[in-house]
Amino acid sequence: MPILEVENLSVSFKQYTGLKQKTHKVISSLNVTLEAGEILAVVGASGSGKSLLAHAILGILPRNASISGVIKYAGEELTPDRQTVLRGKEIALVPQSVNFLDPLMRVGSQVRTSVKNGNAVSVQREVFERYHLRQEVEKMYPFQLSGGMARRTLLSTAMVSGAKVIIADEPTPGLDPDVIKEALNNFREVADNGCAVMLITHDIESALNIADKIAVFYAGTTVEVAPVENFKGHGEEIRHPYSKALWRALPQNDFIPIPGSQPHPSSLPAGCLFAPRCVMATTECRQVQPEMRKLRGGMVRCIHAT
Ligand SMILES: Nc1ncnc2c1ncn2[C@@H]1O[C@H](COP(=O)(O)OP(=O)(O)OP(=O)(O)O)[C@@H](O)[C@H]1O
Ligand code: NI
Repeated sequence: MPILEVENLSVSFKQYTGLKQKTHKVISSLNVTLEAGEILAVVGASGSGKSLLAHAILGILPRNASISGVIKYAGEELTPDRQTVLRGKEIALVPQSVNFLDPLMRVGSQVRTSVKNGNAVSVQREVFERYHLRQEVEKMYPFQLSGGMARRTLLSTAMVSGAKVIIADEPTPGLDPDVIKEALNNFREVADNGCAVMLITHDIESALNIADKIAVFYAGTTVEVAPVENFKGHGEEIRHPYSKALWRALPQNDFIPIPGSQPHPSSLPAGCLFAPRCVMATTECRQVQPEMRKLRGGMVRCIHAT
């Protein structure tokens, strides 16, 4: 049984322009599962809904968001009450924004309150050493930290939490290459010890080095979930045209960008969300949004994928 299951998740925001109220669907019928011991890398363009998925799982979406669909943790529905109990303990977030640190608490204490096993002070000092944070940093307040130091503090907090699920939302930008390597190795280590890791990242290359599966997001939905081994060569084994395009646009591949851009939530097309940019699109694609279906040991949302 997967430790985390997201089934047909949709997230909408109410927005007012003058007196008119409009609802924007920013995530639609998104499906993803996470098994204990595995790293799932989530990739996709900016604005494709990656952070909102993380926030929906943690139960920290803004008040004007409404959601439908089901999120399950260990086989049981993750209700708002359960989210409050499990947050930071069994399900930990490494947030994309460093503003998640408590501005009024010394960072050493913040990390110590998350320590699950062992002596809080020594565990905090060990993890700081691992992430190259000098001992005097523990006495500092968040405003005294550089962006990189704040990020390493957030990583430390998740790593000492003993959580069964870690959701890391872009945990490494701006960090030194050796710290990035350390962090990625740590994710692999905790996963090998049974933790499930969702690694949201723009760094597809690193994701491919440590992840087991890749989920590709486009315009608020999953277009493909594939074993990492499929991402090689010219991408022949990749199922969805958008994932293929993403793969080919990498510098080490052919570096071929595709024309057009991801649609804005206020103007989503009627059928397949990728159809307007897809060379394979047919009339049917422009009419009905395809369901996620099983294909060659992965999942794809495209009627033409083989
Ligand atoms: N509070 C909000 N109100 C209205 N729309 C929002 C809100 N937060 C996010 N959105 C919209 O939801 C969509 C998905 O945002 P999200 O932050 O999940 O993207 P992302 O994939 O994490 O992008 P990035 O890679 O840039 O972090 C975007 O179109 C964004 O503008
Ligand atoms: Ni994000």
